[in-house]
Amino acid sequence: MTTYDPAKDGAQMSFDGRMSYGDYLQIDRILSSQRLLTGAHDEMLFIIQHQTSELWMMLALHELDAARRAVAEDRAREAFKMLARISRIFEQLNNAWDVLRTMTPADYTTFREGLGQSSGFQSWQYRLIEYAVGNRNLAMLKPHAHRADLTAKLEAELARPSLYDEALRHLARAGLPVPQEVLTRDLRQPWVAHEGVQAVWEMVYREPLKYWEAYELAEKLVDFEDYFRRWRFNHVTTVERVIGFKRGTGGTSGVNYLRRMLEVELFPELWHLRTTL
Ligand code: HEM
Ligand SMILES: N[C@@H](CC(=O)c1ccccc1NC=O)C(=O)O
Repeated sequence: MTTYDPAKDGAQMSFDGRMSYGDYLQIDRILSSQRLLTGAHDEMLFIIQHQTSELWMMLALHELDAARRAVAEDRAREAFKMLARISRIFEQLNNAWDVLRTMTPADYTTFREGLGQSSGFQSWQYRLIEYAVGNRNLAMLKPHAHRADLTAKLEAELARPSLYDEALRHLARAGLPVPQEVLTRDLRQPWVAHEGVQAVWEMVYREPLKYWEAYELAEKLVDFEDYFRRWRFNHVTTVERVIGFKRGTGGTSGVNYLRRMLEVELFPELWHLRTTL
């Protein structure tokens, strides 16, 4: 049997002056962005884990933006596909913890000092996701004060209605009795659970067939928050497994800080209505 020659099958073999796979995807740039600061074997894992997470977050932000625009323009059904994709992205991020979990505390201590005071706490894309879905804590702007470009991005996000704000505006336009004060709220503030909003979602959940689109939107939001909570949980569990209760490089109490973040509710009324329904 002769060796298979793809060229004979028509495969393009010459990329002199032609756009190749690597050209299109900027592979050289991605694969030369791993700057290992220590000689530690596991530092490569640590860097790639974070870089891939940031790429998935970039896609999540892209989808969030389009989903929010669709809801704002009363094309909610178009947003469903994007919201489903965002949940899948978080599922992907959740599964990625399995790779990082293979790093033991002994492995991590070989390069932890090299990280200085850098921490995921300073991930502006993560903070942008939180702001976009409504978890707006202004204190989280501070680690970005030295970067005018990033501060501008985060500030611009705080000036916009969050995905949840847009969902409620959409319900109001559909004739549901969303309280006026909710529609005119100070957008820079974190969302606070509101009885009137819960009452509106209860109407939707009591008659799903009548309010099918709103019902589906609500379930897509709950789905997203479900996956997001799992990410937080996987993170805090991995952190406890690797550094125990040591203080974080970012300066927080570490596991205790992250446990506190587990209590954050993005869309509180959608969870609370389950008890009252
Ligand atoms: C061994 C692995 C990891 C450890 C020990 C760890 C540890 C910590 C700690 C202690 C904090 C609290 C802030 C601080 O004081 O530093 C934190 C925050 C954070 N980490 Fe990690 N982390 C790990 C992996 C990751 C990965 C893979 C990501 C993915 C991007 C990530 C993203 C974040 C984010 C976004 C925050 C801020 C969370 C918030 O403010 O709610 N971390 N991490
Ligand atoms: N906060 C971590 C360090 C850490 O995990 C980290 C450091 C630099 C870049 C990303 C990180 N990931 C998540 O916080 C620690 O205290 O060990």
